[in-house]
Amino acid sequence: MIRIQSLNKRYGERSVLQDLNMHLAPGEFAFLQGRSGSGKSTLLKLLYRDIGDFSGQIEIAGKPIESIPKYELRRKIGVIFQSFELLERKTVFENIALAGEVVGVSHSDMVDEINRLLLRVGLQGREEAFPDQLSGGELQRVAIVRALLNRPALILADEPTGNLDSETASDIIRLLLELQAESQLAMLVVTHSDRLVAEFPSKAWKMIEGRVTANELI
Ligand SMILES: Nc1ncnc2c1ncn2[C@@H]1O[C@H](COP(=O)(O)OP(=O)(O)OP(=O)(O)O)[C@@H](O)[C@H]1O
Repeated sequence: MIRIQSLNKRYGERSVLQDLNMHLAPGEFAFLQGRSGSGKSTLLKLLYRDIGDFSGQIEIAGKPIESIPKYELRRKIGVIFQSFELLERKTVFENIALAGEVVGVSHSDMVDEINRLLLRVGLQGREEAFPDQLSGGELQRVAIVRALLNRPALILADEPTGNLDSETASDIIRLLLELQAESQLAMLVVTHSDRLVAEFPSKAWKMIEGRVTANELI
């Protein structure tokens, strides 16, 4: 699903990612661990093309990333953020529906799928709630539904538990792993937390100062 070869990324004179070689198969789950500033978000941003300008190769589903039109990438990849990135003035339903709108799906074609996903994550009946009426764990579940709406083949999650207490963080990782297994999704989850990686033994890369130093299957 993701193949990275000899990837280097610089911000001006500063080298942020150095000679990365990574492979995530379709339907595979992996953590990406590393301290603040090690380059994790930069890698994720390159993968969903929020930023560009790199050397080396990034392939998504067998195609060089630069050859994939942005709208196609948005269908293939669902992204989840630490800060949830929900719009305060829109309801849960409207926030989720935005993901369909950007790829041209009408509301009426999304209703059943949104309801199915809300039920799956335990948020049935909360469609009309606004973000300020939800807990952090609930907000992240809304963001997960939004990321799943277009039936992506890959989910990228940038520190999805960073704003949650440790029990809720475990709940969210457990949910992501269940969804990943049910839908045969490839999933790359960035975390600072050694505890979460120990709790959910999985493939885990460790990034130290822009280099991936371990690639282990536990
Ligand atoms: N737009 C930018 N311009 C210049 N330098 C940047 C830019 N974005 C990130 N950096 C630098 O690149 C390095 C890696 O940052 P990145 O955000 O990828 O780290 P991270 O591992 O995700 O950190 P955190 O866990 O705190 O989010 C840092 O030293 C950061 O200061």
